[in-house]
Amino acid sequence: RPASPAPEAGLQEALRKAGSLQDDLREPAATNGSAQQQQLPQTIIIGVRKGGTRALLEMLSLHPDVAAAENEVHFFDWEEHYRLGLGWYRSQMPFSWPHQLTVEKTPAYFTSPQVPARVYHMNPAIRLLLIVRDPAERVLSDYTQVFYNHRQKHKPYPSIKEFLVRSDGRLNVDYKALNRSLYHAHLQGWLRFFPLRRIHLVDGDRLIKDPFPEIQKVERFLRLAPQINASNFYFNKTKGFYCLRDSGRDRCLHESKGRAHPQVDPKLLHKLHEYFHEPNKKFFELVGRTFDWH
Ligand SMILES: Nc1ncnc2c1ncn2[C@@H]1O[C@H](COP(=O)(O)OS(=O)(=O)O)[C@@H](OP(=O)(O)O)[C@H]1O
Repeated sequence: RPASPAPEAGLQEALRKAGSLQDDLREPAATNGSAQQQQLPQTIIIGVRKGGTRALLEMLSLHPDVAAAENEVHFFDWEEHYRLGLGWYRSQMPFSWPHQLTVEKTPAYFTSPQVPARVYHMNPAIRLLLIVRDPAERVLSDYTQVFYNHRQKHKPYPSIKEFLVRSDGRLNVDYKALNRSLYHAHLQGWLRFFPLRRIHLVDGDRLIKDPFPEIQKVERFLRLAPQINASNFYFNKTKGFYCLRDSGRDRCLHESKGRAHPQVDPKLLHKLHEYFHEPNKKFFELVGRTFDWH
């Protein structure tokens, strides 16, 4: 259930903790001698990991009034960054014009319990973007990501089956990737601080199949003038995904985006879909809409 904008008394402790490191660190924006300056983000893509957060950020950057941080900043979830305060956070942002919206994406925010209070403390009126994807598919994508990370370092990595199946044949619900797909559980932490109207859900599966309508909705949510066009997207058959066309320049996302997932035995996949059935229902209730998931 959406919380009211002012958190109840029980949350004061979380907020106090979030605030204690920040209070003295609100500095005026740094200037570089021109009218451009670094601004704290007015919107953040909080997750989900492997949901399509990079695609969303890149697509949103097509808008002339959007300035996006290139890298994941990990400000609110990494203590060594959070300790450095909002001045440091701002210094990680791109230079932008005052009318532009600054956005960053760090998908780990969504599943880090300490993050909602910290974001609220920075700006209770912030607009949040959450891109979700079929939870079972997200698990396969998550596995694939870590598999490739190991492969790059020439390290062995177990098969997905070894992660998903326990020795007694049952689904291994302790596999971390499963937990990250329990969207309702993580969202509840955010709804303690932010009403649902401040969190825009992007359908990651639709963003893959037909990005333009999803991006139009984001433009509306952020109250941006409609500037992104259907002609900014074209389907690239070789990549198998939509790529971007910006001022005559074509570009696709990095090769690490849109990798083939491992083949999973249909019975195991069915178990996975069953496992997510109830959590998905809870998520749909929480957000007041459904998604076309297994
Ligand atoms: N246009 C386009 N091109 C390429 N890839 C696209 C696109 N739109 C969405 N996606 C999907 O984005 C998935 C990666 O999600 P993230 O960027 O959130 O991953 S990460 O958490 O930042 O590592 C990535 O997951 P995988 O398919 O598993 O690689 C893609 O399915």
